[in-house]
Amino acid sequence: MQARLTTRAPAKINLSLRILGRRADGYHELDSLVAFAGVGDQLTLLPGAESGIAISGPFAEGLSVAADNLVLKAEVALRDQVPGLRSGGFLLVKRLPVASGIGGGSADAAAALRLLARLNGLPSDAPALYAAAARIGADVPVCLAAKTRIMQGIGERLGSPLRLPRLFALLVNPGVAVETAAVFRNLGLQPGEATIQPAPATDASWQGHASAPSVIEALAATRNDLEAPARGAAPVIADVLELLAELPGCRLARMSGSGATCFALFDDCRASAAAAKLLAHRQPGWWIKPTVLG
Ligand SMILES: C[C@](O)(CO)[C@H](O)COP(=O)(O)OP(=O)(O)OC[C@H]1O[C@@H](n2ccc(N)nc2=O)[C@H](O)[C@@H]1O
Ligand SMILES: Nc1ncnc2c1ncn2[C@@H]1O[C@H](COP(=O)(O)OP(=O)(O)OP(=O)(O)O)[C@@H](O)[C@H]1O
Repeated sequence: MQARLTTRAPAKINLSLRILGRRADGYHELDSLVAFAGVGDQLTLLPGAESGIAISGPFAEGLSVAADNLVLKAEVALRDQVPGLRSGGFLLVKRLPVASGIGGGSADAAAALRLLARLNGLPSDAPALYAAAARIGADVPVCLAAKTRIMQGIGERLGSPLRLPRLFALLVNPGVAVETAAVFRNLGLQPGEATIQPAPATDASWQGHASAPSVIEALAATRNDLEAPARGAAPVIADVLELLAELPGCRLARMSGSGATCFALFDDCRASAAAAKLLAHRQPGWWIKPTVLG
């Protein structure tokens, strides 16, 4: 039997997220600067082992090991593209909170596609991988290469990878699962309706920041349009953002994706570590992770 293959499935953070409108098919057009965190799940493929998934880790409980697990959906989606695909059994260490706006399931699906690509000798940019990714979920294509970049369309249009200074962040989830579809619904856009927006961001507008403070200043001029509709679904998000903004050294506090995970940005890792300690003392039940983005 071939040796096991392992990869990390890093958390996706929407540093900014503008909703540009709603397509006729109901999906929303977005414009988002996406980065990836040092914290994530871990996925292992045991080539040739019985197909299926076993899950361990702090957020394993309640997660399906049936065909609706996004890892197994990824396997099916890629097999449709690549008949005769070789596979095996998956082991997932689930460290990211579920349904929390940091794309844990999407990261797992993308990790599965990467492992299957390695096992089957497919290049990492094979069109079959991206076709399978887009079929699984809007966030899966950007999680494939897991690099900082602008994401547009409904998530399938990816800009070139961007070289941004590293950002020191604190990720915080208050333990409330938020359903992505419900948050988009709360926006209240009709199919075919556009929002009044500034022009979508360009790669050039994000390139050339020499320091983290300069990136944070530029981010402060953007927003996450899903914050208000997500607060409707989970009012605790307002408390999270308020607490983060008050932490010593916090330069920016914002929600990621459709919530409820929020992030705070700091000038250095000492400040984010100190803030993590302080917040863990105040909110011992929350998931609180200091991490580096990018
Ligand atoms: C909000 C984000 O996290 C930002 O990165 C993503 O756009 C969500 O991506 P995701 O969780 O992979 O979303 P999917 O699983 O494809 O879709 C879940 C539901 O969210 C809504 N949805 C999702 C993405 C999108 N661009 N427009 C939407 O309206 C749809 O109602 C869909 O039924
Ligand atoms: N491997 C998996 N990990 C997490 N969730 C999964 C997985 N497989 C299936 N799911 C289901 O997918 C749904 C979305 O989970 P996920 O954690 O990806 O949400 P999210 O963090 O809100 O994602 P996004 O930021 O892309 O909106 C949950 O309802 C969960 O039950």
